[in-house]
Amino acid sequence: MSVEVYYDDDADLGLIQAKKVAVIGYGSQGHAHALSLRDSGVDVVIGLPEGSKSRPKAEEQGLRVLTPADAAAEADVIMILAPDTAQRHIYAESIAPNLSAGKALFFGHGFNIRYGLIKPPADVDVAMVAPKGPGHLVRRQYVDGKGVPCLVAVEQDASGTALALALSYAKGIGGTRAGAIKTTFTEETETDLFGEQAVLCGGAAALVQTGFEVLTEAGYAPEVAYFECLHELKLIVDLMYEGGIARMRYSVSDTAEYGDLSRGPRVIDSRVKDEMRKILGEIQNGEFAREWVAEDEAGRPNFSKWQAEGAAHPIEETGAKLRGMMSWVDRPITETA
Ligand SMILES: NC(=O)C1=CN([C@@H]2O[C@H](COP(=O)(O)OP(=O)(O)OC[C@H]3O[C@@H](n4cnc5c(N)ncnc54)[C@H](OP(=O)(O)O)[C@@H]3O)[C@@H](O)[C@H]2O)C=CC1
Ligand SMILES: CC[C@](O)(C(C)=O)C(=O)O
Ligand SMILES: [Mg+2]
Ligand SMILES: [Mg+2]
Repeated sequence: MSVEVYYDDDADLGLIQAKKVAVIGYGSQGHAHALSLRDSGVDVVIGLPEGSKSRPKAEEQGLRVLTPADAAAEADVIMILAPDTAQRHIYAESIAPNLSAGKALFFGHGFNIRYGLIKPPADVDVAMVAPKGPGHLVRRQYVDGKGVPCLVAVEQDASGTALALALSYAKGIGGTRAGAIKTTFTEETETDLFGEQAVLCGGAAALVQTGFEVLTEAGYAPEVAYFECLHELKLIVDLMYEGGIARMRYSVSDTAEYGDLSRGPRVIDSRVKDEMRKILGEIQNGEFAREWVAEDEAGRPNFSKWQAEGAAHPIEETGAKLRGMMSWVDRPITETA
């Protein structure tokens, strides 16, 4: 099945420049969208509760900050970039009362629409601009004249121009420099959750930690294990990013390539693939979403415990010491948030 990919020439920046945009939340994605839209000539207002610790960061950048309700009331386009578990409460309390006909409700991820946690009225546009990368790098790439690819989707097209508006917004944050793929809220939500759980965050972190444990438990120096299993992973993935797995295999030794081809499938074997399928099933049938919402409502007991265990893993102490000797590695992820 072929997809439609849109680039800068396919998007009219004038559409979003003609609107007032409220960005609700000023975290990883919020600061990136707000600052890049502002730099693209868009009228942006930030929505944050009184007392939010993000308020000074946004104000330092010269952005106007209102409460979420006041920002939503002023805006034509309301982009919700607060945590997924907070969005339905923000929507009910601050956005729904200010969502009049003709406005547009935008998302950076489809979780709340896909799982029916937010149900907007039929007379507004509902669309998504979801960057395929961490917000701090969305901003860094925009500033560097590059861009992070985006997924765009339209759930409701009350105006008849929702896709054009979403593409215009994507252009304002640099997304159409790299390519914006048209998809659905369902495809974005399910693939994004799968990617972060099985490959990008969950899979990669567990692979690195387990490799480090195997080497150190066998008596090798933690510093050697850190460089081998974590630091060098970035350099290897850089080659994949630049030229695919083929370029990585071209650059490594033939000894490494033979080990990759003969041993890799033993590490990521059919049991791992079956587990990945199970994880995808839990995303598709809503089990993961129900679990995460319940965990959040219970005060995140497991999340906090696992976060603390991760922070206490010996790889973190070894890494902090070694990164301290490489001044170019531990740079602030952006200058502003
Ligand atoms: N992180 C990423 O790179 C990516 C995220 N996304 C999606 O983007 C959305 C935002 O995620 P992310 O940027 O990680 O979020 P963050 O956790 O970084 O957002 C935190 C921001 O939301 C604010 N906030 C918290 N509660 C409220 C509230 N009740 N009302 C208004 N603002 C509030 C916080 O304020 P305070 O400082 O006061 O706590 C802070 O400014 C999610 O839908 C996520 O799935 C999509 C692609 C990648
Ligand atoms: C990979 C994690 C992510 O989906 C992202 C940065 O794209 C997220 O939700 O943060
Ligand atoms: Mg993602
Ligand atoms: Mg995600």
